[in-house]
Amino acid sequence: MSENEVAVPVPQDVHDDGEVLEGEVVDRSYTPAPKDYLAQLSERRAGRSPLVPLWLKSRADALAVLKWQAEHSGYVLAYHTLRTPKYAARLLARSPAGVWRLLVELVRWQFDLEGRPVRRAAVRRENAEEYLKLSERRDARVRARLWVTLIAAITLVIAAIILAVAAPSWAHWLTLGMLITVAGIVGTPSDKPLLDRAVVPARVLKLTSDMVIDALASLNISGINQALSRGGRGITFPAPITRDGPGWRADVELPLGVTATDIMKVRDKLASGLRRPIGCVWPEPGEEHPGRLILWVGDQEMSKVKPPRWPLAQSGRADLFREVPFGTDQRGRTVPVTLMFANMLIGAMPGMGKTFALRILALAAALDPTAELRVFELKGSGDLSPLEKLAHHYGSGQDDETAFRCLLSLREVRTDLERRAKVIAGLPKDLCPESKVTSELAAKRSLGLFPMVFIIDECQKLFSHEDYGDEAGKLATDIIKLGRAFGVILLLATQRPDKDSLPTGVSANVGIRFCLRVMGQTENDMVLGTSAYKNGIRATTFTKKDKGIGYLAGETDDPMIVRSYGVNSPAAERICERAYAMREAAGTLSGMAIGTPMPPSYDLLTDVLSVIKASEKKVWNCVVVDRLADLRPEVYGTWADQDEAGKTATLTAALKPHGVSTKDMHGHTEDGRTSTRKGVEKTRLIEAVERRQ
Ligand SMILES: Nc1ncnc2c1ncn2[C@@H]1O[C@H](COP(=O)(O)OP(=O)(O)OP(=O)(O)O)[C@@H](O)[C@H]1O
Repeated sequence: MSENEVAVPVPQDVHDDGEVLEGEVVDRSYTPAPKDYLAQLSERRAGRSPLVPLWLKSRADALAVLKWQAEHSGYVLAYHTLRTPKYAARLLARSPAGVWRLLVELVRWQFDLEGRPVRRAAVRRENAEEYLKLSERRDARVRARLWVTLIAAITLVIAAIILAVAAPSWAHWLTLGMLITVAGIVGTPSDKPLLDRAVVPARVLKLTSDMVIDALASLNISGINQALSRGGRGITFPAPITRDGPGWRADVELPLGVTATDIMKVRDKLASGLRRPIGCVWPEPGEEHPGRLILWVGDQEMSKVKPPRWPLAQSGRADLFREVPFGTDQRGRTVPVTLMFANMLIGAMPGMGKTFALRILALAAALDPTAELRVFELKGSGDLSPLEKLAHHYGSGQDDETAFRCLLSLREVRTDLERRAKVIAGLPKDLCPESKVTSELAAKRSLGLFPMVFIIDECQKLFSHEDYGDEAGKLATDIIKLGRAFGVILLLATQRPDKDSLPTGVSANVGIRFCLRVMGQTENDMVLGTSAYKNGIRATTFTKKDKGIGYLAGETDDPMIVRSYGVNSPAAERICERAYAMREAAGTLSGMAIGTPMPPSYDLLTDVLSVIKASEKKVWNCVVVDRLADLRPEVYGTWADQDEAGKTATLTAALKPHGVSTKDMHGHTEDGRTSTRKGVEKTRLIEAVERRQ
């Protein structure tokens, strides 16, 4: 062997059945890496079966299982009861064959016909001694059996006479029925069972291992084909197929080299192989290794199951530092999300349930009275209007003004992030050990670290806006990257998840993703993250009927299928009234909710530039203010009411935060006199606008 060649370990003998005894060395050439014994023990704990079956852990699941069992047993009983006459006729028809079989068996036993081939073989071998010995034994046996038969026959005859003479007629019929039943059962051919299969309706059709294997075989995956071919290892089930919520759960050990992802990619083919609607078939990866598949097959399509009510719909409050109920999984179990320290992106084709999903999160945020809400719905449909009464900022519309207001609010939040960072940096370590907001810190209103939830529905309208898109994208990226630790949560929903409508800084950094039905791989990966499609997480497999159903990624280790809770507008109104009352009591209503207008929807720099004529390079402040008052009297009217010094000072102060300074400049008054007054240069204004962008 050359120096570069690596020795391939040669496996030693393994028992044929693959079983290895505890401590048995099966491969001597393998030197195990030193490993922590405690870690090994803890790994082995993962393989333990749960003490209490999964379905018994939740009251709802246990009830569902018991209900199903009762319904199923009742169904099977009714099915067979209805067919009793058919079964009786079948027994009668098969009883002659049964009697014949019994007689044949009796004769074989009586005359020891089983031993005949052995005696014949002794004759063929001409072994007289052996033949004699066998014949003597056979004669003795036949004689003894003859006696048994005789005694049994006499007993039966006496019993029959007594029955015929002394017993009532119902006993005659009962005996006849029993004899026909026994003869009928004996006369039943093995390929034609007496009882029909209780053809249970499709929605509760039992899942069997044969069905699963047939379905897997139909996928045309080479590893599975090899395993199922003659001499292959086959497909095994590490646990029996069980009832799990309103469906069946099969744990499948896939053949070597085949992964659960390979199966998830072809969910539609698997559903075809199982002969179930695609909305019933949900393959998922198991925890043990990539080749462990958990196949859950529901009784009903997920979209047809009656959705449960949102747990917070009637009562209760939310705490954004804890889980809030977001939706249900295929088994009908609640799936929560924790919004604090996360941001969320919801993407889907139009009409698949983005707004519904976003509304649930918005309502949860509303029910946490400490949280400040900024809600912008850029479709203009008013889907989030119930939140208007309690939101700090609210906007609804497709117009530029709403988009601009949203941008202004984002700017405000971005600025507030810096303040929050300073507050946190200034706190003693024992109060803020991890340099991030805690629920205790958030509760201290004076610190201003309360949760802030910024919601933008149809965010593509802002991010692809000709004038505000770039800046909004940068602000959103900053907020997503920096805001997490400081209690700022961004919730975005879009129907166009592509790179022009969703800044990559946003799609790459968002923590929780919910992807309802999308058209293709690009949109899928844009919402769920790179390689999601390749890994079998394909929201493209949802159908038109799957409204509200999507992949939720980032909340748990593996993406899961979730149907968001559905709350309609009237219910949302009632919830928001409750939330308003809570906020009123807590004294946490702010902004527009208490009548403070939103930041002005105009932009000072743009306005000043628009009033400077093309021929002008610099203009005095007092002239600019008069022109501004003409442009927007409702905004700048009060500025113009001042004397010249007041006008100059007001504009200087207003331009300062934008980085534009004013300076003394020569000019002519209206009556032609020369004078020196404070003014603004056009180039400085243009520079400031460019800087901002
Ligand atoms: N979780 C859900 N449960 C039940 N039905 C739902 C659910 N989510 C959505 N739907 C149904 O789908 C319809 C469309 O939902 P929604 O308005 O949220 O879609 P959208 O994706 O926001 O649409 P668009 O892109 O046009 O704004 C709703 O009117 C509702 O009937």
